[in-house]
Amino acid sequence: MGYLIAIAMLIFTIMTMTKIWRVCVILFWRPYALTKHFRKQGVTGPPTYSCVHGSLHDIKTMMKDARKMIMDKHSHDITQRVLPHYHIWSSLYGERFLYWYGTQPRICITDVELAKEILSNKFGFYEKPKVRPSIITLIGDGLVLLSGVDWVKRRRILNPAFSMDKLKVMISRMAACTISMLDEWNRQLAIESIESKNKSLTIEMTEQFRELTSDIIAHTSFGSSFAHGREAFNAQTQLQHLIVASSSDVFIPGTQYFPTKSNLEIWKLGRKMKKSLQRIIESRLNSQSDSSSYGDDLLGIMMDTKNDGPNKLNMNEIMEECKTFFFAGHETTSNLLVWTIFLLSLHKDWQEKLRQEVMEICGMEIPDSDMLSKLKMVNMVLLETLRLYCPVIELERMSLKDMKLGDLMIPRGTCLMIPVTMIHRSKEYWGEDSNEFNPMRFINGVSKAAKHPNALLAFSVGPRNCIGQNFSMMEAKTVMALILQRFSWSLSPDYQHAPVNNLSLQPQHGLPIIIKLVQL
Ligand code: HEM
Repeated sequence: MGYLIAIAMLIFTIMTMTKIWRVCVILFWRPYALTKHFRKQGVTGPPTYSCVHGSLHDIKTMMKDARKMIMDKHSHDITQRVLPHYHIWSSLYGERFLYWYGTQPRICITDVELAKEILSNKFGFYEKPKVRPSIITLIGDGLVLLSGVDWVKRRRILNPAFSMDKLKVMISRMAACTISMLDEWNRQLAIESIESKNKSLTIEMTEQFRELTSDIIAHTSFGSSFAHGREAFNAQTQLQHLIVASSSDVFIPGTQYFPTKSNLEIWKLGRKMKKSLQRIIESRLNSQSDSSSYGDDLLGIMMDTKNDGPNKLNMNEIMEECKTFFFAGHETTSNLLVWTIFLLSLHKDWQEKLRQEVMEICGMEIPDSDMLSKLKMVNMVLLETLRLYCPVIELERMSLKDMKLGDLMIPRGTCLMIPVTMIHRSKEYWGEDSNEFNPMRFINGVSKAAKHPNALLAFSVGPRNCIGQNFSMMEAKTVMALILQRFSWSLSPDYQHAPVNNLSLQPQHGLPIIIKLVQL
């Protein structure tokens, strides 16, 4: 008996010592060894590594200071505000530098060819890093977060849902949602003109577009069940606010199970989201007659795959994808619209050019897919907006094994950070006017706009590029065409230029815009 106890004690001691050793490696040895490894290759970085936090204290301080800054509204050089640590560290240590996000080593990569190599790796040697459990509750365990064969299988199932044929059908839904928003603008404008003889109206665009794009994704995802969809998405939006607030705090694995105030709130919202989505899917299952399909909205298309043998998505997988699509698809497009309106309020000549184009091609009709494809200048302005105010400010991958990247040896477990905001204004790729609004650079298409064909990384490149890019461009063109037909606008004097990254790039103090009816 005593013998057995001794063995158990020995095993316990060895296991504890191993754990302690691993913690010591992560906290002390790895930072020391990797810093040395990269220094030998000419890559340095901020020297203030603190145990557990890494460079997080510095990042937090820089972010806090940057958030207080109000920029000149004509300046599009926003890196110093949205990625202040990259801005400062790249000027001190060069464009490639090493920093520590807690215990995670991160290398900043601004070379587009290397970025392409990382993002296009066919063997999956650069994966998306694991995220905190709260992020999974928020985004859903769907296409954005899956990896390996699970991702391959899911992407294959979902690609057809985003084919042009399927998307074309959605334009009328997108237009109906937009017209309902514009009717409300018209109504308010009429009240304003009666009450104060004012022919203009100030509108806070950030809220308007957030509601519009969530309305559009609810309609295109859930068709007639959109109201329940909205319920789920409201819970998701609340969850997002909670998570953004704690995003630069250190996360200690295991703490997600503690019944803290914030965890209780996260669990509650997570349950709410799940229940609403479950109700929608069940009612769709019950309403299907034997022969028909589940419908031509995103939910219907995903549910139809259930009939296709190996392409089966179960209820839970469909639910997680619904969360993913809403999260990935609504705020990004909303912010694309916000920044397009902003840029066109500064560049009235372009606003007028686009209006003329829309009137020539669509008149006052609701645009269809043919008309949308002819809106060349609208497209160029949207691309220039995606360049200057890209909703996704950086991309991230982790090396799963020791890799050679250009002239760099990257040890396993290193995170590679691709600061899209910086690359999009690099003079090397975009020329001397890289910080200017110049949609003409896209006249010959995206691949010819810069010195490197992949310098525009708004939708990323490679196999994990944005599955919703055609959806969002179609949506943005539809919304912009309908607005341009009816309204002209200018920037309110109350606007404060303060782009901020809250999981996607948005104006920190909103976007107040003065609208007027277009005089035809
Ligand atoms: C202006 C609008 C949008 C922008 C700028 C944008 C940007 C991006 C980027 C940069 C990625 C790659 C992320 C990475 O590799 O780490 C991505 C992936 C993704 N996007 Fe979008 N997106 C937009 C709209 C949409 C829409 C409308 C949807 C869905 C309706 C959507 C769904 C997704 C999904 C599911 C992924 C993951 C794809 C995969 O990993 O296979 N996005 N998006």
